[in-house]
Amino acid sequence: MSAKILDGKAIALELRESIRAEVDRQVAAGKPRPGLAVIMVGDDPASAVYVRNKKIACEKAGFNDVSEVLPAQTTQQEVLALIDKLNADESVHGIIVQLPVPAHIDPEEIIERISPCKDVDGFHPYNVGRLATRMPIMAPCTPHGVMTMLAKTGIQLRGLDAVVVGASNIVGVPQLLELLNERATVTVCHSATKNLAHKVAQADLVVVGVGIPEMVKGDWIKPGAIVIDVGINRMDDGRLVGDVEFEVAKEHASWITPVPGGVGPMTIATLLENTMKVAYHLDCKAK
Ligand SMILES: Nc1nc2c(c(=O)[nH]1)N[C@@H](CN(C=O)c1ccc(C(=O)N[C@@H](CCC(=O)O)C(=O)O)cc1)CN2
Repeated sequence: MSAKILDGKAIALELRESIRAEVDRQVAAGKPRPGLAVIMVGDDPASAVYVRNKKIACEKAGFNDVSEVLPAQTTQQEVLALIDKLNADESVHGIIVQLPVPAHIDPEEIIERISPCKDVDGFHPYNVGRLATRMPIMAPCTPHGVMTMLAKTGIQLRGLDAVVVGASNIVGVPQLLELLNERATVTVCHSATKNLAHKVAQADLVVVGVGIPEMVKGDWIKPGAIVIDVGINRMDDGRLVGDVEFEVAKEHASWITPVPGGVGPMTIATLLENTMKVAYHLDCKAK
């Protein structure tokens, strides 16, 4: 068997085009353009690529991009003051802080300072709590993008045995909640998990986000399983490699995401989707 490719680049493009069409409709009806502020502190090279791509995506979707790149020595208080300013600015609908931040910055305090109503990353404890109690408003972009991709397969998630490898706040934990809300049976594996290969081999759906190149071996994959690789690892020779051994896994899986061109582009498209939701469709009451 050779798996069908879940083409995140194509699905993201389709989503971004539909967002652009909606923005054009709303602006023609007198509504403002969605405004997105991406705050980046420091000069992490990978983050710089993602922030630049977010900026380009904003422009193409007809959003106002009000991003700020701050020097690495920016203090916690300065970042908090910028967030306060953006929270109060009615033309700004979404605010995110690009992760990782430099070591002297406390990301939890920063994330909690963003108004839950503008938290288009879905990382604020209010939004995580809403997702966990099956009342989602703003879901984290990568796991929600994965759900959009899974919907494209037409496969029912209800009752599937899903294994999520990695328990981060950005990917693993919200992915667990998203899949649970669709009535999959979900196991979350992490660095203390025993017999990982055995657990992966039981899964109808495997989502991997650990940041270790090809950690999940292709021959662990159950025949016919769906494989979603969230990992993006840049190798010394410049190649991008996922967390799954793609060439072998694709011979076992029914569907598989490539790296690059899989989940990554969906993260940015979903960020635009969340921001547009705040701009036009959300009546947020959170304080
Ligand atoms: N505040 C946030 N920080 C981070 C998030 C996040 O969702 N919010 N996720 C990641 C980085 N990320 C978005 O910020 C991201 C990663 C990868 C891609 C992407 O399109 N990747 C391409 C390859 C790009 C390349 O050449 O390197 C692909 O997979 O095809 C988009 C966004 C951590 N930080």
